[in-house]
Amino acid sequence: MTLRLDAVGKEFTPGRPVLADLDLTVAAGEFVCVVGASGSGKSTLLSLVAGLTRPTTGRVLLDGAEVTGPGPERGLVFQTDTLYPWRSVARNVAFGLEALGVPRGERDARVARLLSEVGLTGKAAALPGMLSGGQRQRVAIARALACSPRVLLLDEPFGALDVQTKEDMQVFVRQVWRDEPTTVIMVTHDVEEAVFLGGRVLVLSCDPGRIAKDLTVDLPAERTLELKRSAAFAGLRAEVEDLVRAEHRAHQARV
Ligand SMILES: Nc1ncnc2c1ncn2[C@@H]1O[C@H](COP(=O)(O)OP(=O)(O)OP(=O)(O)O)[C@@H](O)[C@H]1O
Repeated sequence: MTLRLDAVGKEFTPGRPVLADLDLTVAAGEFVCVVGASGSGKSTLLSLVAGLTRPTTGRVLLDGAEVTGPGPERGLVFQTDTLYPWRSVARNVAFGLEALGVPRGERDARVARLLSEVGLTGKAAALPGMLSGGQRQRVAIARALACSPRVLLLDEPFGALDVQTKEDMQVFVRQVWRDEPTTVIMVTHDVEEAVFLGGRVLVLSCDPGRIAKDLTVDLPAERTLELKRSAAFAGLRAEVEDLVRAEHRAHQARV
C-alpha cells in the first residue's frame, strides 16, 4: 500500500501551522522512522495518516484514495497503555475482529496465532493489569495487527519501557515487520531506536514541521543488537543526532 502526503499542512490554531507543505511518499513494505524535536509535529503527522485528524491543506492518500478517517487497514499503537482493562488479553486482541464481524472460529484462530507470535499464549486469559509494561505493549501490537493492517502506525510505543525491555521490543517489532507484510511508520524521540529499526529516517524541522532530511539507513536488513556497536551504526546515529540538534537550535534561535 503506497502512502502519499501531498503538500500537507496542518493548523490547530489559524495562522500557526504545525506542519507545512509536507510531501512524502512511502512505498509498500517500508519501515520509516520519524524523529524531531519535541513539538515538531511527529504525532500530528501520524494522526493525519491514521485519519484521526484532517489536514488543513493538501491530502493524505493511500493507494491513491484520500484518507478521510480511520480504517482497519491502518493499525495504531500508542506509547500509553490503551488496552481495555476489563477485557482479557485474548479479547483485547480480538477487539477489531469482533467489530468487523469476523466469525468466532476464524477470530479465535487469528488471536491464537498472534498471541503465539508475540510470545503471550500463556497470558491469553489474563487481564492487562496482570502484565508487565513490555507484555502490555506486545498485546497492543498484536491487537493492532489483528485486522492485518497494511500500514502499522507506532507512536513512541516503547517510550515508557526500561532499556532492556525496550531493546527486546525493538528486535521484536523488526521481526513482526519481517513476518507480516506491512508498512511501518514509527515516531520516536530516540535516535538510536530510529536508526536501528528504520530503513529510512525522516528528521522533522520545527515550527512549522517539514521534512528537513530524508535519510536512507544503509545497514544490513538483519538487525541484531550487536549492530548498535558497529562504526557504521554509530556514524548514522551521530548524523541524525546532529540533524535533530541543528533543527532544534534553529528553532530556538527563531523564538
Ligand atoms: N489537538 C491539538 N490541538 C491543538 N494543538 C495541538 C493538538 N495536537 C498537537 N498540537 C500542537 O501541535 C504541535 C505539534 O505537536 P505534536 O504532538 O505533533 O508534536 P511531537 O513532535 O509529536 O511532540 P512530542 O515529541 O513532544 O510528542 C504542538 O505545538 C502541539 O501543542
